[in-house]
Amino acid sequence: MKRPLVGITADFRTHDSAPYHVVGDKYARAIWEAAGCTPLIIPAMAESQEVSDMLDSLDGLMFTGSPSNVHPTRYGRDADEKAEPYDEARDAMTFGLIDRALEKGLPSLFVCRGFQELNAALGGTLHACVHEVEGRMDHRMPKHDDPDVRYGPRHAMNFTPGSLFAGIAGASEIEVNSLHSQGIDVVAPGLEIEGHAPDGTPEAVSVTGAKAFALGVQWHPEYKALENDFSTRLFRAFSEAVRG
Ligand SMILES: N[C@@H](CCC(=O)NCCCC(=O)O)C(=O)O
Repeated sequence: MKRPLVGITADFRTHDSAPYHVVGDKYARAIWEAAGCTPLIIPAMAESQEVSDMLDSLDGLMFTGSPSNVHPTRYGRDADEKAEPYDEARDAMTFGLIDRALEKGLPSLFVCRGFQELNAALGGTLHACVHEVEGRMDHRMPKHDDPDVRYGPRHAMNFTPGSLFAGIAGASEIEVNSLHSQGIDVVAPGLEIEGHAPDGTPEAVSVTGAKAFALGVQWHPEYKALENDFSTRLFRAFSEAVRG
């Protein structure tokens, strides 16, 4: 049977002075292995109408994580070197896609940078450095060569009782990894916070009144998704939504 097609958003990066559209392997692999769908990389080319029109051929979308940050002007703040590095080509593409995907009711999963893009696109704001906010923990990636340590469990995630996330998890608390320096400051009006880190940082959201699956997480469920119970459940729920 033909697998559903899920678009995954690419970064625009320069390597050896040449530009590339790139996506981390684990995002494509999670869509293939854990959601049972075919990943299709969406280039960061907002100027191309054909790229926007790709939505008409897709069954779902995943907004990926990235080392780059959303440009502060996307959420009404001035550029700030603390918020660098930027990827404005990606911002231009993803911010356009978010509106269209939600309008169309295309099942969408927002991960890390994707989660931050969702909040900014719907009118919220971001902290440039969560670890500099009074009372917050350091959510940045552990400095370690072993990816299993970098993407290993770092803190608890408490879900709101009765929320979509609690339903998917079958539990009110799970352990998650943590590899971000930015985070939600003002929550967008169209978002429901469904999960918090122990320091109060919002890390799981749903789009209020969404026409289809529209959930975002600040952590990385795509890392070895089939080896983690919650990640397996999340991608299964996404897959079911994609399959209608
Ligand atoms: N740069 C933002 C977003 C964090 C993020 O998406 N990290 C991903 C790291 C690489 C990966 O695993 O894809 C921030 O720092 O808050």
